[in-house]
Amino acid sequence: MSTVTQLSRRPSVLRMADGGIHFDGVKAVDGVSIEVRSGEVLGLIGPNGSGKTSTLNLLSGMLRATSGSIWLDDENLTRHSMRQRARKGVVRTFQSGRVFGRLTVRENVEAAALGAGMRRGAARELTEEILEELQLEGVAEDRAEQLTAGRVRTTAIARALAARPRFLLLDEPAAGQNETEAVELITAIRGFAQRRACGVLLVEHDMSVVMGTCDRLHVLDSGRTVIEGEPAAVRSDPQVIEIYFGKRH
Ligand SMILES: Nc1ncnc2c1ncn2[C@@H]1O[C@H](COP(=O)(O)OP(=O)(O)OP(=O)(O)O)[C@@H](O)[C@H]1O
Repeated sequence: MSTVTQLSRRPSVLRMADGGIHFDGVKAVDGVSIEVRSGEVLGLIGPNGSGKTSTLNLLSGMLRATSGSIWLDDENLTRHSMRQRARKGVVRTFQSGRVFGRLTVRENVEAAALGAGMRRGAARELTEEILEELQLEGVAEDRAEQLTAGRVRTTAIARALAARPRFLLLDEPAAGQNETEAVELITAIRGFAQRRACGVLLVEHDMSVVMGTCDRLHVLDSGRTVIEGEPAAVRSDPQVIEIYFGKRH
């Protein structure tokens, strides 16, 4: 592991306190308190329409909370835009994946590292690490516009990692991939995040994927928190079995 790209950071927490948002009378998120700690992967799960993406958007600044507040340690981010939060290291990725189509995968990742202020040598070194960890080496010289949708999404995540975020907010990063591929991708992200003390919030609908890859789970239903805890405890909670598994099986 490179020392150039290792970061020593003090522990940090991104949190929403009693946050809420409503759309035309629909309470998409209703008094949710949630926190992500540096170095952990927190899985945000729940049935369709339970408020997962809205919660992620409240934390990233894509949506403004109609109630409650957002904090990065002691700093109140509630009125900060998505861009201002990104400058503080709170970075969101999109399901569609945002990349430069004409650039190769390697150039895409390196551009993100350079854009985040790294020197060229360090940016190259970090790029190689990320390409290896996310298993993108085989397509490193392909232009992004030639990639499959899954590879585009992974390249977008690689770009986000290259910016060395303090907190990374991922909305179904493995959408469209099978369970094995999803677990591999999230495990790679987790390893990367742990080594760099980055906290990850992961929206993922597949319970079997989050069970083996997340440190903690936060379950939503109808915009409210059902339970938060370690995966094994959450999975055996009667309310979770009823509202989550009950609807699916
Ligand atoms: N921009 C919007 N305008 C109106 N209603 C919205 C908007 N965004 C979300 N909602 C509603 O808010 C509720 C929560 O939506 P959200 O997308 O956050 O849930 P989710 O758990 O991410 O769902 P899914 O698993 O289906 O992606 C749903 O009832 C949804 O229809």
